[in-house]
Amino acid sequence: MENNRQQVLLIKDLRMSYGEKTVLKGINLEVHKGEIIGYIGANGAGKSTTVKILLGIINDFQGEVHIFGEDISKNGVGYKGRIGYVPETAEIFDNLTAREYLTFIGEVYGLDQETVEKRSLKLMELFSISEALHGRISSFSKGMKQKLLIIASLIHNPDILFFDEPLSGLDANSVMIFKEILAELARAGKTIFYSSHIMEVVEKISNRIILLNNGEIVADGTFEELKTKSFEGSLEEIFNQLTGFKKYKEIADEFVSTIQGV
Ligand SMILES: Nc1ncnc2c1ncn2[C@@H]1O[C@H](COP(=O)(O)OP(=O)(O)OP(=O)(O)O)[C@@H](O)[C@H]1O
Repeated sequence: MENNRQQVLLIKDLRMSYGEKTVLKGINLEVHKGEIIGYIGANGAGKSTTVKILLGIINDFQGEVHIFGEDISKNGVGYKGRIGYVPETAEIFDNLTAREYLTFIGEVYGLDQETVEKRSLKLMELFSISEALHGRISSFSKGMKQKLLIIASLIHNPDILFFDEPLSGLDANSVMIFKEILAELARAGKTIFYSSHIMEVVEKISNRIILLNNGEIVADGTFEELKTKSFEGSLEEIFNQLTGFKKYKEIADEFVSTIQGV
């Protein structure tokens, strides 16, 4: 695909510290149109921090970040309208109804009322939650909230998407729909940054996997490339190997012994 080499995101020597604690130690990355990036790493590796920097939520970082050619530290707004985001924890307005929430999001992205109404209803129908359009979000199940977050992230047809554990709470049928949506979006030239701990899914959906360890990128390539380099079978095993983790059995044994008072 000729689109594939068009640069969407460029990160140069990105560093971030919270007080004394250095979380990102010089990230360099170039991402292209149509790529589905599986962005993985152990708890606390710095994945959410990276995404928050890209979204402009954190701005006291060092280094350079360009999205669609715009330097994000210049505080332009052009690129922001082309971003969609499903956060790790849903900070959505529980007191609003789904319709009110999607209308609000639509307004933020400059969509007209009629388009928002039409898309909201249609997308909720497709995710089998249209009966909840006028229901308060506080009354939604976990999966319903997640579906609403996914709809809100896509309603303005963004060009780059950041998904943080997007399958959280979705039933098996909805997971199948969502994975297919991802593939179709990538075929349509959208770029997807997919952060998750579910290795089987990352392995299947990503066409490029980036592994962050101790604030540095320690692997970057297709699943096949990573497999060749590390001589491991599954992405889970590659992850264990590259993050230097071998002790799961001992830890589990000790965990159980501790609760049993042994
Ligand atoms: N606002 C903050 N103030 C201080 N430290 C923070 C803050 N946010 C994150 N950290 C620390 O930065 C490190 C990286 O956190 P981050 O949330 O980026 O990790 P992550 O890779 O997304 O982890 P997880 O997989 O658990 O979501 C952690 O050690 C965390 O404690």
